[in-house]
Amino acid sequence: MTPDFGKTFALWREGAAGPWHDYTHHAFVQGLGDGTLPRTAFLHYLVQDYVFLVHFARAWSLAVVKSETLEEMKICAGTVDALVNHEMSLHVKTCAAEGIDEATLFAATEAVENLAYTRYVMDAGLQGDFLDLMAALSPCVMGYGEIGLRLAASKASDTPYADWIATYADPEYQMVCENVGAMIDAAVTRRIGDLTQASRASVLQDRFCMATKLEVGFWQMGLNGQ
Ligand SMILES: Cc1ncc(CN)c(N)n1
Repeated sequence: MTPDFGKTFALWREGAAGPWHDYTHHAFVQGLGDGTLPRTAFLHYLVQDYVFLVHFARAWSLAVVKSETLEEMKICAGTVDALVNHEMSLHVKTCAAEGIDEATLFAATEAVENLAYTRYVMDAGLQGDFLDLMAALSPCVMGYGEIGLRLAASKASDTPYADWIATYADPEYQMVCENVGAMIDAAVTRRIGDLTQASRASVLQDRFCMATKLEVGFWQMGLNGQ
């Protein structure tokens, strides 16, 4: 069952159906679920993902700056907190067990796929407004929520990647997805009313679609690192 992360997200997801499937059913994801993903690929991905989350937290911080209501500020600030104080713990803990310390993670050189994705998102927010930023940020947040739930429901607990799956299936992470989804719905209503009638609808859809394709590239970068 597809989780409910708001009606704007559902519309964007449907408008990017092909890339969305490529993202959420990528070979990397299948390998996490059935445990066949090579450890080297996973660690390569995880180191890059730590750096990704640093830049992603910067982009969510920009969303705090671009907020128009206190409610928006609270959700965006809460998402920054969830990223830097919770999600990144998985990366730190898993990498520490492999002898990679946090200073090494922080100093890791970014892969081009990583750089392309994070700077695309940041530019969407710098060039555009709050909604441009949300369209570019939401595939990341909600996509992992969807993947985590699906893998957790498919007896994935035998895989060596059970911790990764549990992080994104966790009710706390799911709550972040739900809160962000509800906030995006309210932000759309506040700024443009009915999204389906809005002249900016296709620009926002394109941003969502591009971010989704960049997620596919990120998984592929992980696989290529094996
Ligand atoms: C590339 C990527 N996309 C999404 C997530 C989930 N926050 C992540 N950790 N990394």
